[in-house]
Amino acid sequence: MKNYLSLIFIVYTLTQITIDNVTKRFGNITALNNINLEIGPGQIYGILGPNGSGKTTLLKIISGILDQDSGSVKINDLDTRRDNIDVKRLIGYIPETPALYESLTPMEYFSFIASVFNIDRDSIIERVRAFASALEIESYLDNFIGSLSFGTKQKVAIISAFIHDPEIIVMDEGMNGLDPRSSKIIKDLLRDFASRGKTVIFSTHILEIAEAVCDYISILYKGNIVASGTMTELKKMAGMENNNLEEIFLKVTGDENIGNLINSLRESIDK
Ligand SMILES: Nc1ncnc2c1ncn2[C@@H]1O[C@H](COP(=O)(O)OP(=O)(O)OP(=O)(O)O)[C@@H](O)[C@H]1O
Repeated sequence: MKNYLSLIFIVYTLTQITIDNVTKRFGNITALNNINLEIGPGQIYGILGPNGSGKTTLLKIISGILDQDSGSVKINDLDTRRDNIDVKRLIGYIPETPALYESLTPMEYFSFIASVFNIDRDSIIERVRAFASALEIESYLDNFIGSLSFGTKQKVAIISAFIHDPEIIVMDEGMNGLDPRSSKIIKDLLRDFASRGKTVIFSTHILEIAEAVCDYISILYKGNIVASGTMTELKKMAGMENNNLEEIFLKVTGDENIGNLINSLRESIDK
């Protein structure tokens, strides 16, 4: 598989992402509150947080899919609001729930994505075949997307994000629904991508994946960043040098006493 992956990424430039005082509100809900982050080239950056903490909102703003109310997101000298089209060329976005055209085949869908980016269909064939082979979906390339399993659709969404050879992959819960082998392949793929100076930003609820894959992690809680750094820095910050990410996560998001919560739930069910 390494050989396939080596074929995939050839040219790279270095990208620095600067998120400066970003705030986003939906009505009276503050989804993001003055977020500041620096994400450097070659990093795999994990955004963690409980449900509703603002992960998707942040990833969409970084990708230029959603506008912030205030603050800015810069990718090198590009501003995600001002230079939206150029930003979209740099980014491959994998949404939490893939929205794919069910009546197209994966191959037709990849050709469609290529045409959106003005790329000749023939030039993507080799890349698509390499990814499809690595993710073991070659035999589904000419089936209707509507007939595919959730995991296979997820793999189609992942491949489509790489079609235009982006500099940054933004993946929102992209490992959901993948079997252990596919998830290992995606982890290797992301590591390989980052080792070429490109950047990966992803959110996940699977803390083992974050701990195994991420160089840096930020934990969001109710729209605020409550902890940020490498695994070693997070452990130090939380005063939990011998603990794993799950324990640190529960501490900084205030859910440390989950055992008590479960006991009181159990008691109320038993009544
Ligand atoms: N389009 C929207 N309209 C109104 N409220 C929204 C909208 N999108 C997000 N929100 C709210 O903003 C907050 C952050 O949502 P977001 O989807 O970013 O969280 P998340 O961390 O990705 O959650 P999850 O882990 O459940 O996917 C939530 O309170 C959510 O209800």
